[in-house]
Formats: sequence, C-alpha cells, structure tokens
Amino acid sequence: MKEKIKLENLTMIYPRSDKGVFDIDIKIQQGQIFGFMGPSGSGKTTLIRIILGFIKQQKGNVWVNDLEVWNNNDQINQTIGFISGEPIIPNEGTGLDYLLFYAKLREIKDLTKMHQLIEYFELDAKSLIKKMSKGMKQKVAIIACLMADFDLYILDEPTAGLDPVMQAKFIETIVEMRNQGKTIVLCSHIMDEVEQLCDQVLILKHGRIMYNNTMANIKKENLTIQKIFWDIYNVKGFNETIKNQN
Ligand SMILES: Nc1ncnc2c1ncn2[C@@H]1O[C@H](COP(=O)(O)OP(=O)(O)OP(=O)(O)O)[C@@H](O)[C@H]1O
Repeated sequence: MKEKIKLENLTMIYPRSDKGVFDIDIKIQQGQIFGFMGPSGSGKTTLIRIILGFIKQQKGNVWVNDLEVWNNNDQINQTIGFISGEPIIPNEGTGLDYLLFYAKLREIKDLTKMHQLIEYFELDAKSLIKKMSKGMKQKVAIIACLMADFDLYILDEPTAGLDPVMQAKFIETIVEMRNQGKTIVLCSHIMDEVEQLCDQVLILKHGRIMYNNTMANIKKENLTIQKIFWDIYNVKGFNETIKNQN
C-alpha cells in the first residue's frame, strides 16, 4: 500500500513556549481514514499545520506523496483538500459567489459537482455569508473543499456546527470518498464518529502520541475508543459508570 503521509521523529515547539508536538512518528496509507484524537490543546491542529506546510518543525521529517513538505509546500497545498472547524470564508457576497470564486481559483470548469453538493447539503447558496449561521458557513466551506477532486483530504473537526442530519450526510460522503480510494485525515472529538469511520486512530496527550492502532486491532482486542481514551486520560470511574449502565 502507498504511503500518503509520513512523519518521522518529528518535534515542533512554538516560539517562546514549551508547547508543541514531540517525537511524532506516523504513517498514513492511501485509502485510509486516519483519526487524530485528543482534547483541546493536545496537538491535533499543530500536526495538521505541519502536514499542510504552514509551520516548520525543528526536528524530524514530513513527507506528503513522497515530497518533503516544507520545501514543496506550494505544490503540496494544491493537492490537499482542507476543512477547518472554524470556517475561514470572507464575509462578503453570497455563498454562491464564494463557491464560484473558489471554483475559479482551483480552475474547476465543470460545476456539476458544486451544484450536486449544494443540493445534497441543502445550502441556501443565495444567502449572504454575513447573515449565515456557523453551520451554514461550515456547509459552504465543506462544499468548496469537496467540489475539487483531491486525492487527500485533511478535515479538522469538519462536523463542528453541523446539525445531526448534515453530520450524517457528511459522514456518508466521507465513506464514499474512502471507497473511491481517497485518503482522509479526520480530527475529531466525537468518539462515535471516529469509531464508526476510522481505519486507524491516534490519540495525543500534551503533544505526544499515547496510542496508535488500527480499528481492526482495537476490535480484535475487544476494546473501544471510549475505554482507551478514558484510560489514557485517567478519568477514574467513567468506564465503571458506563459498565454499570450497560
Ligand atoms: N501559535 C501558538 N503559539 C504558542 N502556542 C501555541 C500556538 N498554537 C497552539 N499553541 C499551543 O500548542 C498546544 C497544541 O495546540 P493545538 O492547537 O495543536 O491543539 P488541538 O489539539 O488542535 O486543540 P483543539 O482541539 O482545541 O483545536 C496547545 O498547548 C496550544 O496552546
């Protein structure tokens, strides 16, 4: 199987701070949905920023599609679909204006997929972005990302702000993308979402990898993401409470 992303012995510490990510080794294979988990501040977004070439590590190496990231970040950025949990779209014009602008930027000529996605996610594309709710803006960001045909997608809490119906639709879309052989990195706080979707799961704590295993192995060992997560975070009694409820 082809490696899409490889991080090797990687450390990145933010300037004038002791925070960052430390001694990271990860291999993400083509066609995998790879989950990054960990509470706020554990280092998920930092890893994503490094993979996207936004920030540079002090130690170790990062490759995407066999290209070293920092020296090729323009080229790599063209090949990755990225959704951030905080939709970064300007407050100007309508949703459709933004999508058409984005299509032009990405040189997408056939807009069939864009219109299909607008319909599927039930976006009122003629609404002004400045009047949109967070969930509506998130839909615009999702449609912009998914209408271009990437091989690799990095999704940082993509369902944040979506209602349950849209969350389910988004999950269905991700599964379909995996079935087409696409690779997806999914950052999520939602344990059910990770358990349902991911082929492999990584759990971070204070910028370090505490757990990295395939869902197949997790199931074989009769474990659940919840159990592993609460054990790592030492939330005493939580697993007992769940056991008693069952
Ligand atoms: N620009 C920065 N300068 C200094 N420290 C930073 C900076 N950005 C993030 N950090 C720190 O690095 C650590 C990892 O943050 P990061 O944003 O990667 O966490 P996260 O797991 O993505 O959290 P969340 O789930 O809230 O998005 C945190 O302690 C954070 O405060």
